[in-house]
Amino acid sequence: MDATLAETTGPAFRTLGGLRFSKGHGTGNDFVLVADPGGEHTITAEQVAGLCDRHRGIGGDGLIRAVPSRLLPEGRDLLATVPEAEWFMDYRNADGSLSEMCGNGVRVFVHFLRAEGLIDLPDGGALIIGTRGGAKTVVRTGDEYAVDMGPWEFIFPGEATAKAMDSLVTADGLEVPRPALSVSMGNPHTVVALAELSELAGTRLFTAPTVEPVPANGTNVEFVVPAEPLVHDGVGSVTMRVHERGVGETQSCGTGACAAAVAIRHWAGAEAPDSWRVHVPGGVVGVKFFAGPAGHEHVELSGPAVIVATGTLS
Ligand SMILES: N[C@H](CCC[C@H](N)C(=O)O)C(=O)O
Repeated sequence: MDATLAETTGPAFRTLGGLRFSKGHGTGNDFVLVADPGGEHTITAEQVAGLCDRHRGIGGDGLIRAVPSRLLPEGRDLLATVPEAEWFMDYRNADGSLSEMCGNGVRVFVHFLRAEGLIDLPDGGALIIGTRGGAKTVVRTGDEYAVDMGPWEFIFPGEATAKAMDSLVTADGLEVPRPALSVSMGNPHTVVALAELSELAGTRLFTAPTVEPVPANGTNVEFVVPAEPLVHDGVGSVTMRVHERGVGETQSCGTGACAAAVAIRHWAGAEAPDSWRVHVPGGVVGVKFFAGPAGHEHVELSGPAVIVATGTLS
């Protein structure tokens, strides 16, 4: 256990005594959630790491603080253009690092706001929330949520992308470096297509894969196997595992599922469908491409959200 974690489970951690929290997940991508309607909780990176630690803390792939957008700088900037984004998802990875976006997290965040009685979102209703990746519109259907994740883009545009590969990825269990495509969903992803499920099962993700060239602020790495046939009843299907930046291997990654669908659809060419099902170790999420405003293609992520428990830090 590294020194910072030792410090975190010491006095620094204790400053959060009495803090109410919830535990939730979206297809097994799990989060510690804290409601902070007064914007009064400063949770340091070390404390996030301590809370997300699965042995000495609560355990989670990340921490989500729900805070009014007006109470933090990034939120106030967003409100200037999207005044409807009243609540802000302050997302941190399990190591305490910031990430711009968290697709599974957005669904669990909205479900948490409902559970806390902080919003009223009727079935079929829509809510706009703030994130460091911009405002996101979320539509509720029962306990499932569809998130407009916004536009996607290639991280390394240009000739390499034209060839549909721009990076090489090496991972434990893969004999040779594999070509990959790096895609931004607000946060960075590098997608590797493997030939079959046995390769997926044989790839070990205890350590971060090596990516060359690596996006400026690191990257999440998705290993994807297209279904055979790729398309059934007009819906594309892939199976995925992911090593997340600042976390490690997770059961699911919403932005990663979107990036994987972008890459596979790019490789499949013009005939590829706009609807996809992405099978992750923690379940299945839906990904749909649609024409967003200003002619940009947007990606929609849909799936469940669960609040497992609520507790109080001692
Ligand atoms: N689990 C998240 C992604 C977190 C990405 C984070 N690991 C990063 O540093 O970008 C999701 O469902 O989209």
